[in-house]
Amino acid sequence: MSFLRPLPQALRAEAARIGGLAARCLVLEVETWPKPGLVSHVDNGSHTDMDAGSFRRSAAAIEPFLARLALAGIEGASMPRLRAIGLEAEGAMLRATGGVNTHRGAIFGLGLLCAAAGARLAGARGRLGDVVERLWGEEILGTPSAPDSHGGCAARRHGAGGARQEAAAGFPTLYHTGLPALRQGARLAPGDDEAARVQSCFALIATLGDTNLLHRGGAEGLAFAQRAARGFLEGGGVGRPGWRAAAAGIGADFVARRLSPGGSADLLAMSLFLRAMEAA
Ligand SMILES: CC(C)(COP(=O)(O)OP(=O)(O)OC[C@H]1O[C@@H](n2cnc3c(N)ncnc32)[C@H](O[C@H]2O[C@H](COP(=O)(O)OP(=O)(O)OP(=O)(O)O)[C@@H](O)[C@H]2O)[C@@H]1O)[C@@H](O)C(=O)NCCC(=O)NCCS
Ligand SMILES: Nc1ncnc2[nH]cnc12
Repeated sequence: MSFLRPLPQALRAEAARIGGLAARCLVLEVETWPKPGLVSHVDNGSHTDMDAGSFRRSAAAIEPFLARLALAGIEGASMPRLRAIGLEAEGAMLRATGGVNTHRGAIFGLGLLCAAAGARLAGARGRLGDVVERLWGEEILGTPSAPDSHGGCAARRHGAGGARQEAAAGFPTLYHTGLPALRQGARLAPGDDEAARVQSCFALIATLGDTNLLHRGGAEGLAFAQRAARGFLEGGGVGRPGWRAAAAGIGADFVARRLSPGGSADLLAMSLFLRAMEAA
């Protein structure tokens, strides 16, 4: 156990590297434009209480906790310990943003992927999503959502599985949608990584049962957002001339409806983390 036999310095350094990488993925997510309804370095989408600075401060505040989650994974931690670190991270996020929820979903999903990366250093086998599913999937599903959580309400009203179901199933949307779309975007717009991130963001919006869209727009809002994102992709995505203006136009439609696909933004950051961590 860790308190009897301290972890070698090399493993501690690796956990810090994983936390740093995860925090950089959060910053890259906010530095992606156009992302309909979402905050970026260019505009605040459908939000009035946060901007890119809130997201940068939040990412810096939670980086040490993402590293601690990787360490906990190395040490074979169970879900209650991961959850305690995750809740501490939420506290640090709220202090850094003056009480605004920027990254709760990302702390949960990316935090679990960091813990899985740690577990893999200690010998766990397979893709990071499979490690999450195998080691913690059952306990993730067994944890009830807070009665006042937006996700809990969306689940009760619309039957959406939300962040918990995505994680417990090994993040299928990352492996089937977010990561392949990053690669497709790189083929469509060679040398333009922001374009690849936009392609991935639209693919995620088109696919995910995003509880933020359900919370703000109901089933109609989710259907509208998915249809708009699919239209962009079917029109050629970031491979089509004038794609930035087209994507920004869809953003204006989201803002007019106050829609914000926050879950898809989290999954974009997680797709970037997997692109860096998983073999091709
Ligand atoms: C398990 C928790 C994540 C509990 O979450 P909750 O019960 O609320 O459930 P979900 O809505 O399912 O998920 C929470 C957040 O996850 C993102 N998300 C949404 N849909 C999905 C999806 N289909 N798959 C994956 N992830 C998804 C999303 O996060 C982003 O949105 C947040 C802003 O949300 P909110 O404040 O509600 O939205 P606004 O519209 O801005 O509000 P108003 O202005 O209108 O008031 C932001 O955080 C983004 O990250 C969902 O919100 C979890 O909270 C929990 O149990 N935590 C404890 C810690 C823990 O266990 N950690 C484990 C180890 S790290
Ligand atoms: N860029 C972003 N804008 C709004 N909500 C988010 N949740 C996570 N990233 C976000």
